[in-house]
Amino acid sequence: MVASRSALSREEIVTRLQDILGSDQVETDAQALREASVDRFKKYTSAHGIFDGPIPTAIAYARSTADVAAILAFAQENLINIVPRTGRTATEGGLETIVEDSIVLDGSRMDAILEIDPVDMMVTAQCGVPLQVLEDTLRAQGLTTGHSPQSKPLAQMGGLVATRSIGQFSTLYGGIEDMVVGLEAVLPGGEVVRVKNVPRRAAGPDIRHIVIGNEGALCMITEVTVKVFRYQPENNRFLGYLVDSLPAGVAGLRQIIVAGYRPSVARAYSEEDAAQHFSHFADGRAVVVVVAEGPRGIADATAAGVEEIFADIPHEPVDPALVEAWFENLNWGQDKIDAEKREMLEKAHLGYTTEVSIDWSGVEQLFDSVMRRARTEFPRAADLTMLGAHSSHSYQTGTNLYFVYDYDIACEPREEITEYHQPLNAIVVEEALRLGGSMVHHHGIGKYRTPWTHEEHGSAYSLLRTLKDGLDPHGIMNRGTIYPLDDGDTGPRT
Ligand SMILES: Cc1cc2nc3c(=O)[nH]c(=O)nc-3n(C[C@H](O)[C@H](O)[C@H](O)COP(=O)(O)OP(=O)(O)OC[C@H]3O[C@@H](n4cnc5c(N)ncnc54)[C@H](O)[C@@H]3O)c2cc1C
Repeated sequence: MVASRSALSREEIVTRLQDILGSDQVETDAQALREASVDRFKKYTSAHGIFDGPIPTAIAYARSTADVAAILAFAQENLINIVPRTGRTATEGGLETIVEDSIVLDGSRMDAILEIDPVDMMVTAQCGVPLQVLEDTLRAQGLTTGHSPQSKPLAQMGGLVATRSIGQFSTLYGGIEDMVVGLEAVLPGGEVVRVKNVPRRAAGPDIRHIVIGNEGALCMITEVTVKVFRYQPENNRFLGYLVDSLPAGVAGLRQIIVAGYRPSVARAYSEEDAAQHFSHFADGRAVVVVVAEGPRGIADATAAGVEEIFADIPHEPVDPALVEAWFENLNWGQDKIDAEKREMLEKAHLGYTTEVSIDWSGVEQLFDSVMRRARTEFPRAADLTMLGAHSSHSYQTGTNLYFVYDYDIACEPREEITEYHQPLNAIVVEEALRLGGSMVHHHGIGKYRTPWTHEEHGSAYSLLRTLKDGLDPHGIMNRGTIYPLDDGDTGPRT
């Protein structure tokens, strides 16, 4: 818990918020506030109704950029910690209100699609537009953003940009950082900044990237403009292979990428992970799945190139219809989150993930060393019911590894995080850093990977720190997120 630095009481903060927004935009219901104090990093304890951390003072629902500016000006003036949020699918503690008397600044009511431009191929949406709504609207017009994270039904545009999210079709369309054309954000004092929409420019450093991935620790994103592409699923080609191991599958992915092919999906699953995802056909083997899309000629040529590469890799082919069916059921909406909660409570069993990235040459060593350490050093290894990994996003120079671990919980619910999740997460992060990779591929640093922020960035950390000091000199934005709390993140540094 971090003490509030504000001279205002909780009651005074609520009253002032009601003055700014109107009472109907300020939530103070006790249960709503408890639930707003955590995110999915604490999904097990919260399912048990355990909310130990500081409970926020209020949830402030902004309806406009002007509302956001007014709240941030008020918060800065009174040194109140702000936790921005939109879709609430965060997994790394970014939404945790670890500072007493925080305000949760909710952008989900800013949910207008402002402009679809089918000539200049972009769409502008407010921060609270759910990606699913945006995609459904675009697809009805034959367009798509190309962004498809598994949380698409729930995640919203502000959070998706704030976390540097990435979707299932990333090998073709890239991560959100490749999609954002321009955006609007509000700085802590209330200043509104607009990064204009242009195809490219060389007007100094790319300032979009100061905002993309800031996790609410620098500013509140209010509007985003992203590229759109033609939506032509009728040309999609689905391919699948059973292979000998995850490294063998990743070697195949590498060949696809370095040969110059850009399927939208290129994934390889370890035997353990494949058994969970593809129980109806994996048969104890590692699995590779590929989707080629785009204009028919490109989709067909990509599929032919992938087939040619896999002709030289020992494999058994998978029926394309099975791969296609798997994709249709991949995304997570509220129904799956509710079902997961019921199962956690009934069975005292759950699963978490830690995603990192690594050069191609380090994949096998990273996979082996994490598997070995988790099985031999993790004190509760006997409770693991599944430990595996997949590669789901590939680049010219390397790929991500998404470690998945499921376990039976043989401790008090309150201790689950320290007994299971944190030690396993630490093994993955430590090994990725030791082998020269990144400790986080797409979920963000949140509040739980901050012990390694310095190591992640090395000598470049001073650049990151300068952004915090310059943009949030009073330290009101989502303290403890990205930047370690003991990093002088309590106000201006001298
Ligand atoms: C089942 C499931 C599947 C997932 N799959 C993927 C996946 O495939 N790819 C992927 O990248 N991620 C995935 N995630 C993680 C999560 O969905 C993403 O991080 C997503 O981008 C968060 O968006 P959100 O709108 O829910 O943001 P929130 O959860 O509301 O917030 C996330 C973070 O961004 C900050 N934030 C939110 N809104 C703003 C704003 N307007 N301005 C500034 N900061 C803001 C918050 O303070 C917090 O730190 C998954 C999560 C779940 C639960």
